[in-house]
Amino acid sequence: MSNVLRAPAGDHLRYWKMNGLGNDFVIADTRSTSFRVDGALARALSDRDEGIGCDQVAALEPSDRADLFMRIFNADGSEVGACGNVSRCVAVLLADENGLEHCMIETASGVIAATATSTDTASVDMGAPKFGWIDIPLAHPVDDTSEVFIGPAGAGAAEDDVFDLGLASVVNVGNPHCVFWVDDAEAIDLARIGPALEQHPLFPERVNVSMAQVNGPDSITLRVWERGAGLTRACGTAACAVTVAAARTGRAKRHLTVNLPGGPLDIHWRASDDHIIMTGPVEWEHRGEIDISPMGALTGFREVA
Ligand SMILES: N[C@H](CCC[C@H](N)C(=O)O)C(=O)O
Repeated sequence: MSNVLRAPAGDHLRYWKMNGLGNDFVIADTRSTSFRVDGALARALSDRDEGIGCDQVAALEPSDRADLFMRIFNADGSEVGACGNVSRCVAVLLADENGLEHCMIETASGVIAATATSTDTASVDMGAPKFGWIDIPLAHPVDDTSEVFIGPAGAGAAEDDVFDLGLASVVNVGNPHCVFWVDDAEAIDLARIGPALEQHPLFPERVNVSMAQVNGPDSITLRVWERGAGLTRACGTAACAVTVAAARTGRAKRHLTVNLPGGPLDIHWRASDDHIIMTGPVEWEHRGEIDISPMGALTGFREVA
């Protein structure tokens, strides 16, 4: 996608830097311009040395189906369909902007409803999970996606550890997730085996990888290697995926607290409509401006008061 003819009129965009439990975001506002963020710009913005630095970039665009369209990019520039933590940030941002606590956010995976319950907390209805192998997606048919053997990845030494992890549960909650059930989530060297699992040939669109330690019927400790972003302090969609997978396999109840390195999320897989409701905090970090070249490249950025 070329931005050559669509550079913003003022050659800069406003942005907000926010996070959900330390999973941090640059939220770029392109609603009033014809400019569109692309993967290359998202990568540049995400770079913690040369750019603003973040796990994901969310570009706000106009929508004719919802209050806005939120285009989500991972730090590696890959565009994805869901991001729970940034959805809470955008809900609070919209409430601050228009005074309305409820909003609808369109994403590539569909329209989600969100409620800003205060200036720094929000609840998001992430919709219903999908379990079919085609919906995950997986590279070949699998009958029971709640217990999947993740075979050799051909990725060398790191894959040997995978076999000790046993069977995984896979689910799509707007993006693909693979959940391993472990006794001690912090004991797994996820930085070492995460890349091999993320790129495993069973997942044609790659996958987000979770190590889940069930503490009891309503508490899980979680560590996540995110597709396109690596280790993060929190992952809202992984918390949703783990809750669904634990309830589906009888390991925990449908409403529980998921404890991530950045803090806890309240996740409820509602029995009445199968929707997943995620509730948690939002942190404002700063506001700023991004300078864009006529070719759509990042040429500068600054915080503004
Ligand atoms: N941190 C995000 C997940 C981003 C998902 C992305 N890593 C993907 O490729 O699906 C969250 O809070 O849900």
